Amino acid sequence: MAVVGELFGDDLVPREPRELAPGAVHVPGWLSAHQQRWLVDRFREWTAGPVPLHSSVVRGHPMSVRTVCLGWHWRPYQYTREAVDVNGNRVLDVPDWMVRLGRSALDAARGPGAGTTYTPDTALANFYDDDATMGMHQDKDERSRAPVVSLSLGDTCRFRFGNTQTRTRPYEDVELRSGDLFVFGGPARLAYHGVMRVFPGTAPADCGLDRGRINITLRETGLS
Ligand SMILES: O=C(O)CCC(=O)C(=O)O
Ligand SMILES: [Fe+2]
Repeated sequence: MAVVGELFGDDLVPREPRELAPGAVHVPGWLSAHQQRWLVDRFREWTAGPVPLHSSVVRGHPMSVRTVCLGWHWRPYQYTREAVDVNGNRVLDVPDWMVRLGRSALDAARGPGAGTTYTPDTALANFYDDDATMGMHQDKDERSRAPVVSLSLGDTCRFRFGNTQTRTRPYEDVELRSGDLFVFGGPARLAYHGVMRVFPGTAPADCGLDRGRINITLRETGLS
């Protein structure tokens, strides 16, 4: 059995890119281990920057996820340059490499050339500890309807991707693992989605994160 496990363990069966719904594409294992470690290091730099990790307060309740933003600071339901609900400091800029990363992510998910004009001007980097979740929501505080590019690092999570009309069924649960890319744009851009749970201790040893999960979403705000 041990041998079969080594040959056909979950980690070794290739997971192919898949379109869950028109505009919603999951590309498993898109980031190399080296890229994952490098992004985890950048995340640590951001959290040591002008605005620390913080829990946004949604309808009076702090989210269990803690977030640091680049480019624009997000709070429900608006973007500002300064983190007015944290310490008033201006957030770090979106680095050029992140725009290139977003473009190649779209090329990978939707085909060569799909990312040519994509210019994300904000990134929300979320940290999930063992118990953190994110309820079903739409990403709709952006004026632009350009795709959202999502990158996962560290522990695996159960991600729920639903429909544009309701928080409820139909939806599909997928596992997002360290290195996975998920893109939602086009007809799926306003689909409800959320993180049902994190699976502690599932991060690969070489991803640079011992505990917890990081998710980075790149977006175009459409603001100037
Ligand atoms: O953590 C995730 O995979 C999703 C994050 C998300 O939906 C958000 O930041 O709006
Ligand atoms: Fe979201």
